[in-house]
Amino acid sequence: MSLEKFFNAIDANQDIYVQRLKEIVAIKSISGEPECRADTIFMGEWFLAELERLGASTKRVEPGTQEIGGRTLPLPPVVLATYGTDPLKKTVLVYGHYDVQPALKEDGWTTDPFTLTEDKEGRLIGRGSTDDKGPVLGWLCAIEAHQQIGLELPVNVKFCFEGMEESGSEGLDAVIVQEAQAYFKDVDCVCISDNYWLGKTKPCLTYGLRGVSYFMVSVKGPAADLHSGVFGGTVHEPMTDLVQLFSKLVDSQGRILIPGIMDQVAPLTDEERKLYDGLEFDTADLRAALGTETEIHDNSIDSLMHRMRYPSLSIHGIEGAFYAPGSKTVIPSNPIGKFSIRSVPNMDPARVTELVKAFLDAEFEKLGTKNTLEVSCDHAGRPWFSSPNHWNFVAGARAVESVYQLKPDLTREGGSIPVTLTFQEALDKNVLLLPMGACDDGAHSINEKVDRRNFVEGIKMFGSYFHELAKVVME
Ligand SMILES: NCC(=O)N[C@@H](Cc1c[nH]cn1)C(=O)O
Ligand SMILES: [Zn+2]
Ligand SMILES: [Zn+2]
Repeated sequence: MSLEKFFNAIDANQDIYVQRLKEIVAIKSISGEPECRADTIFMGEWFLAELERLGASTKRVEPGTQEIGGRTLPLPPVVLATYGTDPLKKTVLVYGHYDVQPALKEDGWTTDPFTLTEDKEGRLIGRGSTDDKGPVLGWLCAIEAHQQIGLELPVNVKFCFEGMEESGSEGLDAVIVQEAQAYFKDVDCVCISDNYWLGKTKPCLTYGLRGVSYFMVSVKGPAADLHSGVFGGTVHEPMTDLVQLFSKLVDSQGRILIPGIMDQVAPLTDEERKLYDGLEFDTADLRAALGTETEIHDNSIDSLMHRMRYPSLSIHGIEGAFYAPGSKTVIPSNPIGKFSIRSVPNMDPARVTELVKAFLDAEFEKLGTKNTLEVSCDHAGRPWFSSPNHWNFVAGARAVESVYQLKPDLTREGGSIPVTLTFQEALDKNVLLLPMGACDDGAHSINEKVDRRNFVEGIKMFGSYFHELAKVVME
């Protein structure tokens, strides 16, 4: 059966979809900012209403509360929805997240981050455009287009959308485990669109993710921030201690310096090494995404391996430190440094935390400071790995081919979607990552965008995936 009519409907409606994306990008659903919690909850309610408008039966799950910045806040709702319950059809679970990373115009955005703006190259620029509001909305547009042309959806779809993914998916694991034999009982396979192609033109299917362990390093000194003219030279400065510690974590070639971390990494086999030769990626793709020529490795295979199969350590920021323009002469009393380690098979988060704490405690001891140190792991998610030979991947590959006339690359992703492993383990079903966006989309960065082409063709790909799933033999 040709999907031509379906594809045409999407082409014809694309401006409406873009307008809808504009509407939801404007909702500041930043899960990490307490003052945006009401907006984040509203974003969940928007999706509940949209799913109901499409005829899905919905369930709003309250995953509990969160302690943040000395406040207790309600967690945003987990949006569950069922579209179709035909026992003769397969059931696919689609997961996505409606929360976004923080964004400020002053960070260097060329346009307001919460006003979706299309430039002359067809880039739809705005926070969440590619991560993950565009893809989440895309699934719903694919269903709406079926309804408009009177084409029956050949599978049942269950949705699970969360509003805390960018903050460690707090509360979600418990919901999945609790609903595994209830709401999720009939699920045959899972699909997530929340990552990116390797390059700008060739789609991919993804079968691995790195895990992430996020650390807070608090150094406490004087009771309050001090004047550096009055107290400089007389007091142990917490910021100085913190900077010393941070200098010991990783070197400028990206090598993690914490003893024991690299020992856990699964060895590279010849078979795995060969897989990288088949991937369409070159340093130009990396440079395009970086916007500069500041890559560490001098060949694309090493760059790929360091994204996909080796751990990395990134320093993110310092809370409680002076960062504004100008030259304030303060001694911060309690800076909290933040860094994360992306983990890979066979790293274990508990062991990573143990090694990090022991190392930082020992290094702090060496500083001879009277300040105090507290290291905590804010959240940790394990790496995920799946079988790309599963029928779910076969359907994904056929969907890509039907839209792009290209065989997708099979990739592992450097980012983390901790819930992927929870779905795989709690439901015992295959999970496919089917990205909509390209390598240069700039998720988490300034000027995040999704190309109009990727958005529109991505909606077609999602619809086509439903049809390929219906056809593929479950083995
Ligand atoms: N698109 C997936 C994504 O961006 N995931 C985040 C998850 C995360 C974990 N801690 C904070 N965010 C990622 O950074 O990989
Ligand atoms: Zn995401
Ligand atoms: Zn993200």
